[in-house]
Amino acid sequence: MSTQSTMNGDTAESGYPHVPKYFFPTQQIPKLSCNDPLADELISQEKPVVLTDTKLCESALKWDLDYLANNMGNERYMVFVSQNNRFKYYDEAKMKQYRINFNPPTRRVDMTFTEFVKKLREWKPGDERVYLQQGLNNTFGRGIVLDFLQFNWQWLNVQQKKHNWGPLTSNLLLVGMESNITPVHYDEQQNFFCQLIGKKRCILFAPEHYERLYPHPVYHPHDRQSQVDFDMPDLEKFPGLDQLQGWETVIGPGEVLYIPMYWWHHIESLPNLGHTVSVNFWYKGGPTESVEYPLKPRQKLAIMRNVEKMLLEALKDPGEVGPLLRSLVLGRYS
Ligand SMILES: O=C(O)C(=O)[C@H]1CC[C@@H](C(=O)O)C1
Ligand SMILES: [Zn+2]
Repeated sequence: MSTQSTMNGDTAESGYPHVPKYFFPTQQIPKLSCNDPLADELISQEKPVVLTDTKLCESALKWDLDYLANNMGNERYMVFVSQNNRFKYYDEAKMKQYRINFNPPTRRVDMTFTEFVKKLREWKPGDERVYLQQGLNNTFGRGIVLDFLQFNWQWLNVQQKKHNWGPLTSNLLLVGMESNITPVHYDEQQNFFCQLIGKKRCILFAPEHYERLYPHPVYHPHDRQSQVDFDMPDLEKFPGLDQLQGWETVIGPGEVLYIPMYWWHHIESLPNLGHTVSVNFWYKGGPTESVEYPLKPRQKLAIMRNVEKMLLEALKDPGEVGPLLRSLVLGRYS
């Protein structure tokens, strides 16, 4: 395990000063031209890769705060507010489903883009932080819609077919403050993550690190999110952390990170480099043609999720799931 992070601004693997080195080792995610056959090979193997030359969102490289303010109209957009720099996702629907004492780590405030930019520009240390995370839809101004139509859909459609992905489900527009962090979690969709303004450090872990990242239970509002705090790793509670090893990269304007479905990712806007703008492309996974054994780690993850859901459906009380699984496994399958 690498040495504990020193906060005196050591240059981490990212090569940028003042970026914390975490407690786990990382390797660099390959950065390749989208025309390099190896890039396609990695995507087809569901391995992360940073793609250059895609021109995927070239029309959006001008989406700085002023341009967005002039073209986002006066709609209210989804903004998360945090008392610190972490923006851990939670499912609002699951907050109500089970009687659990859950205090959301951030609060959602819908605001106009002008109000958002004001909070972002007037921010001073000690103030709450903001992160705009809004699905692109037809309420955006004409300029944004025209830029969106000019995305490199031809390249995207070729990728979608070549890798047998399902349909595009959404594009999330992300406008964040420097040092904002999205803590480590996984999604059940394929993701082309496009960096438009500023730089983001992305740390990824393969699905098989499931046992080292201790996701919250499926019924919990933090479903799919790791219980682990990278700034204060609790090795007693989460002993698997000492085997954790990841992949990392820093992406800048025009670069596209492929985040494979079920791969864990932690994303931070680099400090001291200003606000960031990104847009992602989430695709449903494609149909499984032929099942090959042994199953892939992500297939086992999907099975574990279904077992949790089925047990909850049968037992009703989340507190009974652990005891039943212990009875099932201890001394019999362990
Ligand atoms: O695209 C994804 O899968 C995400 O997790 C996004 C949600 C917040 C975004 C960020 O850049 O901080 C990343
Ligand atoms: Zn994600």
